[in-house]
Amino acid sequence: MKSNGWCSSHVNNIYIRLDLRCDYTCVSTSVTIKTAMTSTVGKKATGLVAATFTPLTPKGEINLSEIGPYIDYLLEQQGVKSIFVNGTTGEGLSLTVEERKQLAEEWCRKGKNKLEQVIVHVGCLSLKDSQELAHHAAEIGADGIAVIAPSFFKPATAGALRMFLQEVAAAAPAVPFYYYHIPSVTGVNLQARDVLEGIESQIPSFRGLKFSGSDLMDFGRCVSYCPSHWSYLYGVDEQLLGALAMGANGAVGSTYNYLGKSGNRLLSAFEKGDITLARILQFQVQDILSYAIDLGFDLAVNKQLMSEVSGLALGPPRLPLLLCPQAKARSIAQRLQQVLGVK
Ligand SMILES: CC(=O)N[C@H](C=O)[C@@H](O)[C@H](O)[C@H](O)CO
Ligand SMILES: CC(=O)C(=O)O
Repeated sequence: MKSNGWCSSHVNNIYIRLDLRCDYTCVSTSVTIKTAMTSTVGKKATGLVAATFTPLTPKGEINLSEIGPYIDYLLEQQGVKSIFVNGTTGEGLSLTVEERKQLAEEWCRKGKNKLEQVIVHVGCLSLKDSQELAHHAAEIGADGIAVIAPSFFKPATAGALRMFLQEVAAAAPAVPFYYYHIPSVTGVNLQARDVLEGIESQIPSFRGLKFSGSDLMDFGRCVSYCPSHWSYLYGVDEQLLGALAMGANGAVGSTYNYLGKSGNRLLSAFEKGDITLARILQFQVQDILSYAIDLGFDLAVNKQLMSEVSGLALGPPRLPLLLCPQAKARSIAQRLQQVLGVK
């Protein structure tokens, strides 16, 4: 059997070899365990998940009063039923632990009985802060928690990252846990597949992965390794179709805030096998984003674009991000409306 002792040791090569051999001999045992755990920790995350922006006041304080209307907008105007809060798009790493708690609480409170899933990102540079946020997410009834790799002192190996994730997950053992892979932002260029190796024996609440990388071979290797009760959520919105072909069962991203409807159409076209339509919808997203990229596209622009499209008052980003000129966001919003054929 896999044992925690081996997983947390530094002799990863030896561990992996033993692990593979053990998997052949213990198949029936591990199937039983997985089935039992599926029923105890949460429902599976699928479909479209919007990575929410964090509403701030014009002075840069968190603006909780905009959260209720934001959730209604996603549900009613975009058909998006699940959210991922305090992540990259939510500027989670630019917020204090206290602010993140207040935000998570308000998203959960206002989303209750309305949203299918509220997943709270609890990754921090400090393990202790992450544990505190994980524990808090459990207390407020979050449907899942996710953690990115720490990016200042970076984990040297996949095993080191797994140990970090394990310690965070242990602070909220009854909450479905997701690893959030986003190497372009963290600079932690480990293969996600290596991070997943034997992870369920270290993190019994492990339920899947949010993969925001463009390496579809790594993603495919994750999908082929993962048991079916995990979620494989893809996070590079402009190439979701490629990831669906590779086995993604959902998507988490910033653009689903304002392109939720077309994201949902893409998912159902793919499900029905209408690849021609799925491709048209994907190319529309690519057109809108490449137009934005040509003008200079970053999170600040993205946030302003959402305010422009939705009419919500999301406020400025927090420094070091700089407020985007309104004309730029307006021009992207117009392109979006043209491409989607919205009047
Ligand atoms: C780097 C980044 O923020 N990635 C997001 C999700 O992880 C995506 O949703 C992108 O914002 C989106 O694909 C647009 O490039
Ligand atoms: C895109 C995403 O999932 C995030 O902003 O964290």
